[in-house]
Amino acid sequence: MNRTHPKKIAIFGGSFDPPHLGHLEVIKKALQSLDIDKLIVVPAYISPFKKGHSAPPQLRFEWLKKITAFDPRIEVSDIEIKKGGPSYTIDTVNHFSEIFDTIYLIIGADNLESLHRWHRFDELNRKVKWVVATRNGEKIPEGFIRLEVKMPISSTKLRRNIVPEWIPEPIREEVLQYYSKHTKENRD
Ligand SMILES: Nc1ncnc2c1ncn2[C@@H]1O[C@H](COP(=O)(O)OP(=O)(O)OP(=O)(O)O)[C@@H](O)[C@H]1O
Ligand SMILES: O=C(O)c1ccc[n+]([C@@H]2O[C@H](COP(=O)([O-])O)[C@@H](O)[C@H]2O)c1
Repeated sequence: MNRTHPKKIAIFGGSFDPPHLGHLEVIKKALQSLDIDKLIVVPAYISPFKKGHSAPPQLRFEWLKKITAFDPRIEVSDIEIKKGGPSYTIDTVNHFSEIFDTIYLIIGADNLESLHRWHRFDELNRKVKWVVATRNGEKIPEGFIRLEVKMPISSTKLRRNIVPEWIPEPIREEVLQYYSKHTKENRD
């Protein structure tokens, strides 16, 4: 790549089991307010502190592609799915930092309390600019870029009790069908 044109990206990782309107709002707000050339959405194979997932990785990847097709600045990466095992963000950041100069890392405010336990946190902390999306108006500590999002929606709530209006329209039917068939045996 041409190093005279520095590229800035944001990475937004998650389980996306399933993707919902809260995720889309984070993506839209990030594109509006961050100085970035590209936003890379990275579905985890397994998020390190979670026991597993309900929908298989490839399906979550396909759903994300469908709901992000509205903006060419968004890419969905299968890097963590291909690698398998626990999806450590430092590995993903190290991969993309070989290609891009500046990396913003987007997380939801609920992840703040466990951040210091993330794999190789000090290294990760040196390499990214943190961006924190509020979920319900939380205070965000200094040193983090705040994304104002007010959609208290979660995938856990959806898996327990599906609310069709919370599912992005392009995948609504598929998601409803999938979880109506599979959620009972995968309830967390
Ligand atoms: N409604 C929301 N508002 C702001 N950030 C969110 C929202 N939902 C999820 N996020 C953030 O997006 C990232 C990916 O979320 P994830 O796929 O884990 O969804 P989730 O709804 O938090 O799922 P679960 O309930 O299974 O933990 C995480 O950093 C999470 O904090
Ligand atoms: O690297 C870690 O140790 C680590 C620990 C917990 C979560 N993460 C990442 O944080 C993102 C959101 O995770 P989750 O559990 O809220 O879906 C997802 O990309 C995970 O891989 C990463």
